[in-house]
Amino acid sequence: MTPAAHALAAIEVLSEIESRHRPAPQALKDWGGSHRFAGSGDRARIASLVYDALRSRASIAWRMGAETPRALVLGALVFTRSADATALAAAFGSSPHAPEPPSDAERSAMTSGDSLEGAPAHVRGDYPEWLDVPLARAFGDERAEEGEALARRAPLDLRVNALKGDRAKAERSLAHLKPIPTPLSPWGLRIPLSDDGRGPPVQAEPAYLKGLVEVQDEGSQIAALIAAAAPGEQVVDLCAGAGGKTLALAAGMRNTGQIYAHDSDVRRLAPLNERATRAGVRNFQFRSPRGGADVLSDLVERADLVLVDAPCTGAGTWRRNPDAKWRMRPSALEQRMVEQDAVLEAGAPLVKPGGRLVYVTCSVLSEENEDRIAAFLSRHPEFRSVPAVEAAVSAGLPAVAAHANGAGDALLLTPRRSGTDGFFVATLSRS
Ligand SMILES: C[S@@+](CC[C@H](N)C(=O)[O-])C[C@H]1O[C@@H](n2cnc3c(N)ncnc32)[C@H](O)[C@@H]1O
Repeated sequence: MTPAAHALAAIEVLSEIESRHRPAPQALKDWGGSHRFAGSGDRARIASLVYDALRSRASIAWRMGAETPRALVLGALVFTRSADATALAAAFGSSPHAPEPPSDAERSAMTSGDSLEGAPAHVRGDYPEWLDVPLARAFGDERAEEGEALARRAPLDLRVNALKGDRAKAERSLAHLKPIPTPLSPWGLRIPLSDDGRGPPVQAEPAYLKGLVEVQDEGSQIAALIAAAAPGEQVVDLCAGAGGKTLALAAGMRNTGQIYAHDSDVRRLAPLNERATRAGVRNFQFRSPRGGADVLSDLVERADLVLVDAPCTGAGTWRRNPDAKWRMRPSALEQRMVEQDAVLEAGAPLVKPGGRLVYVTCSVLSEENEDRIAAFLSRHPEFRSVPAVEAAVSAGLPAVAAHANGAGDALLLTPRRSGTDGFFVATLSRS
């Protein structure tokens, strides 16, 4: 397929997303299913263009003066990929498998400079207008810049698994992918993306297949490192999901002690077994839900560490899921807040005196972060906040201390501040 044919396909996929309210991954999958001639490289290029358009939807619409799928794709090519408008016009007119050539109005929008002057913060920051108030709470006058950084492409980060080797060994194994050590996580490697934003298929690499590396954003690695699970400890991973952080915790524990991997949704836990086998993790056991039974009752006041990687809106991961940012509704935020209070309540009794509870979200919204911790502490005087600097230094990550939130009682990572996905990490210790 030609680049123009990729653009036409991206327009079709975006139309499907808009008109039938299909989630982007589903719409892309459907398109691939009904266009079998497109190979995996073509499908990846189309997906990358669709995601570029979605990331910058509001600012592209402002510049193009239209929010149609076609305007979004033209704008993504010109404004985020620096395509030349004249060359595009020539390529687009040349084949039946290409979009119509740009109209005069489109050409003038594409070449009239990149001015977002006068645009409101939610347009400059590419987020839904209703989130302007929550984001102003989190970032004040810097919300547009934070939004802009959340609208860029995410890097491809790997975590080197200490149970299988060190960073130098992984760098040697992946040398052909030109990995670069990540600045904050001592276990992170960043793999450069192609010009159109695609990463190499790392899952086919021997280093991945042998469990030496896992795909994990540097922010997620830091959240696990701050939890600082030590060898021999009893650790409850209360919202373990597919186990991204479980595996990182196990690496820090050198396969000693015990991790109890729990999640209210048993289907989410399913991939963990295979991932743990590949990573050589042996010190974990599942605590899968069994009807209404309390599967954690034997762990009350026994855990050195309870990690609460809470369900959240994912507002820190918009770089990877730009579709989710436009779909997010106020009711979803309210629902997540209720769930966050519930998981904190479920985790608290498991912490032994002197133990710690680490609360993590991949959101940047204070409603899901500082507010939940403040509400929890008001209900639980037996817990106190550990200052972020103290938590970072004692986890051996002094550079991370620079990313404390305003009050200094938690870490707030963002693409703009730390070059990672957005993460909030609060450490609470029990008296
Ligand atoms: C952010 S995800 C976890 C990601 C995972 N820890 C990782 O690092 O890959 C949040 C998880 O919380 C789970 N969850 C939601 N409510 C819960 C509850 N009341 N108890 C336990 N898990 C819950 C969800 O099923 C989801 O898998």
